[in-house]
Amino acid sequence: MNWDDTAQPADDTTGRLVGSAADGEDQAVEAALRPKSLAEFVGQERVREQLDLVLRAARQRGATADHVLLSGAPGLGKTTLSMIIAAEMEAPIRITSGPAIQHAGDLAAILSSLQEGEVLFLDEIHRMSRPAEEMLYMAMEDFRVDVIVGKGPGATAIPLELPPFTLVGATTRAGLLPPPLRDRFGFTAHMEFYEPAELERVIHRSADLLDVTIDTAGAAEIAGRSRGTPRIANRLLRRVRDYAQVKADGLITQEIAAAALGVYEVDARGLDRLDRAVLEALLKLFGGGPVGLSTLSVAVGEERETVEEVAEPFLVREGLLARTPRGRVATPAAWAHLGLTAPQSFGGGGSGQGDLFGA
Ligand SMILES: Nc1ncnc2c1ncn2[C@@H]1O[C@H](COP(=O)(O)OP(=O)(O)OP(=O)(O)O)[C@@H](O)[C@H]1O
Ligand SMILES: [Mg+2]
Repeated sequence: MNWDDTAQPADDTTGRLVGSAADGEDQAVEAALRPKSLAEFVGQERVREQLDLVLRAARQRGATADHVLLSGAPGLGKTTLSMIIAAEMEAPIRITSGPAIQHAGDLAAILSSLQEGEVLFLDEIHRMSRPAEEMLYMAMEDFRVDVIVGKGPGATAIPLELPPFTLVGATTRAGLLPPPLRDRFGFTAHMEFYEPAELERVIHRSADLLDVTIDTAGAAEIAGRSRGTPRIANRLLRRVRDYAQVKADGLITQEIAAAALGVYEVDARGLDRLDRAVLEALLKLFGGGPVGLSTLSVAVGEERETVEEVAEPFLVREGLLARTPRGRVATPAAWAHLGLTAPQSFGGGGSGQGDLFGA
């Protein structure tokens, strides 16, 4: 499963149980559930191995680690990894984000107050302002910034030496980073969606921390509905825990997990009500497509943007829906998932015979 940099982030309308962005409750519990070391960090084997080498080598040399770029969809563990990098280097960490840095001066103030070896975590680095970005180039490469004093023709640039530091940048959209910025990172970690077995381990680990009892089948049931995303797995676990506590004796089994998530309308594959409404309209009203986005949106009673940015990315990723120049098309897997049979004349939706409906 690859994270596609050009895709829209599967970002979310608030309150969506399978939304990948953090909501208020997530933020409150995430600190408690964050792995604190690379060894504790589940999955992402390749990234872990590479990062382990980078950090170990820097430690052996007694040097500050190279700058690291973390790219991947929301909820896959970028913030968590940034904190792990600092912990593994036994270095303090300073946390800020692209949108918080409006002016180059904001960045200069942060950079000039860093201690030697400190980790600067710059979240949403693709949303930094242009002048700040240019200041960052020099800071990353030469550990120096030019502070501009005065205005107009009398303005002078005073060079300021910085202590060596490690910049950890995070982005959901690596494709949006200007190449000069991307090139200044010594190591880029592309985080991918997690396999179900990895999510099961995340769930067992979180259950232990939350003092919840869950059996193997229960964890597997939640993992299968978590859209490859640890944040969603943790969130679903909390909802299933509520259900197990109120309706049963607290133990989470496969039946309990399935029943609980049924209440929340998250189906066996992690689709929620909106996702299913889009698929159902595509199959039942338009025979599997192709159908234009606007028409599909009207049929579902949602805004175009909601269908395109909230529902579709996951449906495409799951191979249930395809975007074609002539419109949206359901795949054979979509028919199977909703338990419907594709009409003969549409050959499962992709045979290009959808002209009847226009695109
Ligand atoms: N590999 C992992 N092992 C265990 N838990 C994880 C892992 N990755 C993420 N998590 C958990 O998932 C939650 C979300 O992770 P995190 O906040 O690091 O995501 P993120 O990539 O920074 O998301 P965003 O793009 O929204 O900032 C955290 O509670 C964290 O504990
Ligand atoms: Mg984050």
